[in-house]
Amino acid sequence: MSQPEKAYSISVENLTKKFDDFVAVDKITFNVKKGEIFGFLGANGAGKTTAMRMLIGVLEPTSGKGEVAGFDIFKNSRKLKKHIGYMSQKFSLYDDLTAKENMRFFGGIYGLTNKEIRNRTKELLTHFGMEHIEKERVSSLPLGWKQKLAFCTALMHKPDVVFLDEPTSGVDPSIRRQFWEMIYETAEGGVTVLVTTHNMDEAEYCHRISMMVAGKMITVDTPQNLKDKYKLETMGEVFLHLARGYEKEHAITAS
Ligand SMILES: Nc1ncnc2c1ncn2[C@@H]1O[C@H](COP(=O)(O)OP(=O)(O)OP(=O)(O)O)[C@@H](O)[C@H]1O
Repeated sequence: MSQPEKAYSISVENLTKKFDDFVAVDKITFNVKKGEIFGFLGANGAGKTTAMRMLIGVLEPTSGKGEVAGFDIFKNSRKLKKHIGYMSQKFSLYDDLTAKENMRFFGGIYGLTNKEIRNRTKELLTHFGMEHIEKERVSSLPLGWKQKLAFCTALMHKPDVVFLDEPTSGVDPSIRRQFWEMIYETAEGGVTVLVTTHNMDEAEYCHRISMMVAGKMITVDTPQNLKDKYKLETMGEVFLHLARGYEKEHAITAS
């Protein structure tokens, strides 16, 4: 399915979500280029998942605009879903199916033919060095391998943009590194990646990151620029500096 080439893979303007009077996402504005790894950083409850759910077309925005892979997230959410992959925080692969059977299942959901499913499964498992788990039941796999497999299922239909919601939460550091290598290879192939995390080490791996505090996007930049700007060593320090600064300012404004 062809679509006009757009300047950005993700384009968001003043996107807002309210739950009754509570503003979970407050007028966020940002753009993400094709093949870019864009991180959503923020503490628990900052609004990352809510923002992501609007971008994948499953949660209706209260106001504002958003376009993903050339499709309006509200008006074209059905078409949009064919062009994106999504790995949720609690992705449920089928525990009693093997790795390959899970890929076949998700390939079917994305509307691939049997031949496409066979080829794509082989291609992804080989590319990411995962052939040996092909016949393993998911229930017998360690969490990190389940997450790597879940990432593969999200790539079955060759999406333009893939959304990963805390994909390495609870995963041990060596598998986490392997997972990030998968993310890099995917982005190098031209797929845009939006990843949420509250792990500050992972922020260093993103091309650009945004920081969310209380529903607001308080900054968007490269990790290096942010560290240089505030003369700090790590993204953890940058996050604390910005979050505390925002909270202080907010308290002063509110008093
Ligand atoms: N359906 C809903 N109804 C009411 N409030 C909601 C709903 N979904 C989310 N919220 C609230 O919106 C705020 C943002 O939640 P969200 O899950 O987007 O945060 P998050 O940054 O993804 O946090 P976490 O890292 O814990 O997943 C929270 O205060 C949450 O309780």
